[in-house]
Amino acid sequence: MRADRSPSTFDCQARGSIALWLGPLALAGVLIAAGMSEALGVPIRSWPVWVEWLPWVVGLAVLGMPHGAFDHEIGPLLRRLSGRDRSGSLKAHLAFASGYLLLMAAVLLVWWVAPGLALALFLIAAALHFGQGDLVWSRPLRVAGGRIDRLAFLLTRGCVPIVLPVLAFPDLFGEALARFGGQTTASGGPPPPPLPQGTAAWWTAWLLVGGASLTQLIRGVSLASRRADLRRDIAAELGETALLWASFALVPPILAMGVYFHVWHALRHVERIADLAAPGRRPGVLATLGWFLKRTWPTNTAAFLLMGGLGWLAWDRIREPTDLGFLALAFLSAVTIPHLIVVAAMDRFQGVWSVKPVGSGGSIV
Ligand SMILES: CC1=C(/C=C/C(C)=C/C=C/C(C)=C/C=O)C(C)(C)CCC1
Ligand SMILES: [Fe+2]
Repeated sequence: MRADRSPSTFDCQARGSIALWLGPLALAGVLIAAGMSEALGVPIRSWPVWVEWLPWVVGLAVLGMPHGAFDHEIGPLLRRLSGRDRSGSLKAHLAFASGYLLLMAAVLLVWWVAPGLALALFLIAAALHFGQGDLVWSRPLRVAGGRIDRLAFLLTRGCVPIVLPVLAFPDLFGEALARFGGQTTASGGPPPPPLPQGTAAWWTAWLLVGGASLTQLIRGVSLASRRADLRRDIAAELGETALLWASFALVPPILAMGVYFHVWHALRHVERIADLAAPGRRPGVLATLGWFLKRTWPTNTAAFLLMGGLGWLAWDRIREPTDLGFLALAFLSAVTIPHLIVVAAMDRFQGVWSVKPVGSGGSIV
């Protein structure tokens, strides 16, 4: 795919990079494996639970956690790119770290006292964050999209991986809630799903995910009919959205999310940072990842130590190995809030939301 070399600061030039294709390829692979398994008479819902957690076990230390472990360097990087002092003072670093840790502590406190509220907040934050992670890569939106196009794109790319599994696999999220809350399901029967079928909240969720997707589809097709030069990119983006729909409606969410979060979301973020820190550099996915891991290993290690501390605090709530997985998710939710804010600062710097005036190839909505 062609890179756009416009002087815009919204300038992720690596649209053609293989890193952007690995996520869709991995999800397509899981979808094909799931289809074959069903065809052979082995329902995917009967797959052993370790298969579902495997991408988390393999990916968390080398992709999932490190992608956020660069957050403290984003400020200095953006300052350097805008020609200001690069390093930032020790005071600024300490203020950043305290703010980050305080936000994390606040989220964990909410998990402790009100798991239902914490799960809702986590899912909303994750949806916004997944959406923003994809939005920056959209060349059609950069050159010709209005604010509504961007919003529809962000909501679609965010809500499909989050809202769709809550609707398609309600029992799992009831169970997740029970695990986060540390209750046993045996004592009070099966836990209720967070969004019971047919309620107003359930319909609103469908409306959100369906409405956003339809808007992306209709506006994408209409833009493609006007702009032949964007047709290929728009088709690729709609294809990606369709793949997300299929994956998150059909594949068990822990597995689908494990593959998506690491190979799609985190890898794109690593690529975005590599692009910003060293534009024009194309050393390949593994070399980029190696560079990134070398830069982030101290904060990555610190994050795992903190997570270990959380496990120690919550030890009496851990009953089986998968509870550790849910604990890791609670920890992830705590880092998601400050991480979302850091990425919003990157979005602002790169002009992700700034719409080109009509006449320069853009449209204002
Ligand atoms: C709660 C929950 C899930 C959601 C996980 C999410 C939403 C992770 C998001 C991580 C982010 C946004 C990290 C920061 O970049 C699963 C695994 C689907 C199923 C079990 C319960
Ligand atoms: Fe992220």
